[in-house]
Amino acid sequence: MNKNTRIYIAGHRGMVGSAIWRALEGKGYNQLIGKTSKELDLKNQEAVKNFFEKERPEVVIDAAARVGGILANNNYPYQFLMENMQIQNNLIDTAHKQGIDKFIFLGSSCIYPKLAPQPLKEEYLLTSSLEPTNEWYAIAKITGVKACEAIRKQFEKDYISLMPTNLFGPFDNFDLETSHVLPAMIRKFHEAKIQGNEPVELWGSGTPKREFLHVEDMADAVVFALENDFQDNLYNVGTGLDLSIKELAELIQKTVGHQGEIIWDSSKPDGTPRKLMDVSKMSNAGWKAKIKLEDGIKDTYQWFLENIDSIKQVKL
Ligand SMILES: NC(=O)c1ccc[n+]([C@@H]2O[C@H](COP(=O)([O-])OP(=O)(O)OC[C@H]3O[C@@H](n4cnc5c(N)ncnc54)[C@H](OP(=O)(O)O)[C@@H]3O)[C@@H](O)[C@H]2O)c1
Ligand SMILES: C[C@@H]1O[C@H](OP(=O)(O)OP(=O)(O)OC[C@H]2O[C@@H](n3cnc4c(=O)[nH]c(N)nc43)[C@H](O)[C@@H]2O)[C@@H](O)[C@H](O)[C@@H]1O
Repeated sequence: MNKNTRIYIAGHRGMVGSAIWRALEGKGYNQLIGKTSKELDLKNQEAVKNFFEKERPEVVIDAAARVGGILANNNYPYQFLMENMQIQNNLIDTAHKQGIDKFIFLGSSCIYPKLAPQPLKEEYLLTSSLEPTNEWYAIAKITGVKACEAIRKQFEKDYISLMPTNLFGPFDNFDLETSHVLPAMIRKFHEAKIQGNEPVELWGSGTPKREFLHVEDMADAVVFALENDFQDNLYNVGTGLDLSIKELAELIQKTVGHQGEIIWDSSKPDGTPRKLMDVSKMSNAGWKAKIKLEDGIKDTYQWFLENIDSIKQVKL
């Protein structure tokens, strides 16, 4: 891809979008375009159309979405369904109508059925029921995958969907109500440590298993997808390794240096029991994750300590 290509990164200030921006800048791409949600509300179809006509992007990377952990997904089903469909519909349809040939859509591993065989292969999509806590978000993401697939099938454009596993890293959301588990644990263990090793309350039973990918690996996968033509429409992005939430808690507790008790709040949902990605399709295409979970957690805790006064806390 030419370094002067006009690349629009929707959601360029988010955890993933900002990592993609840094990765592309680092590789010498010099025509990157980004707008905050205040400058351009992607739910507004007319505003999106005007923006595309003015800025004339040649490639679109969609990292803008209403994002949150299990509780936010469960408590705000309408926002997770409707805002995500509005944002992605406006981006995908406008890009297509403006003649843009390359579009990268980011979904999530929760698009796969709750009790699908493990590891999750791309072909398991729509084979049975979804996990109820996040089916709203999952359905929105599935419509995005299908919109890109339809454009590829009907118009032969390189519109692809990458399905990341659970992501973490710098610029994550550390709000204890709306965040994902990994940043929540970093904050909870850190705050409990400085309050004299108070007990830490975590959600659910600790038995569900999850896979975690560092956001810089995710950004690297997006750059790879940008620089290569893909033959198919849907690719999982992950490490292919998972661990239980209890094991994750022990790892983060050790990294942070907390020495107190862990209490499991069984009134909070567990979510899907397991969602390990089969990453062989992406690996056969030539891409693999590089950052080890332990190293990524150390790096993220260090980032948290350095940015403690300005950490993002998304309210809903
Ligand atoms: N985090 C994960 O674990 C994870 C896992 C799998 C997939 N993903 C996918 O990765 C993508 C990025 O997620 P993330 O973790 O980076 O989320 P994030 O940090 O919350 O960033 C999302 C970005 O979307 C933008 N946005 C939201 N609503 C908007 C609107 N109406 N108009 C314009 N911009 C809007 C926000 O822009 P402003 O900052 O300007 O408001 C925000 O920066 C999403 O598609 C998500 O589904 C994330
Ligand atoms: C990647 C995203 O993952 C989300 O699912 P999901 O992995 O369960 O989302 P998380 O919120 O990361 O939770 C993962 C697991 O960690 C447990 N957990 C334990 N303590 C905590 C805590 O303090 N905070 C949080 N947040 N969890 C906690 C939680 O019950 C669940 O079993 C989906 O809802 C989204 O749609 C999306 O797909």
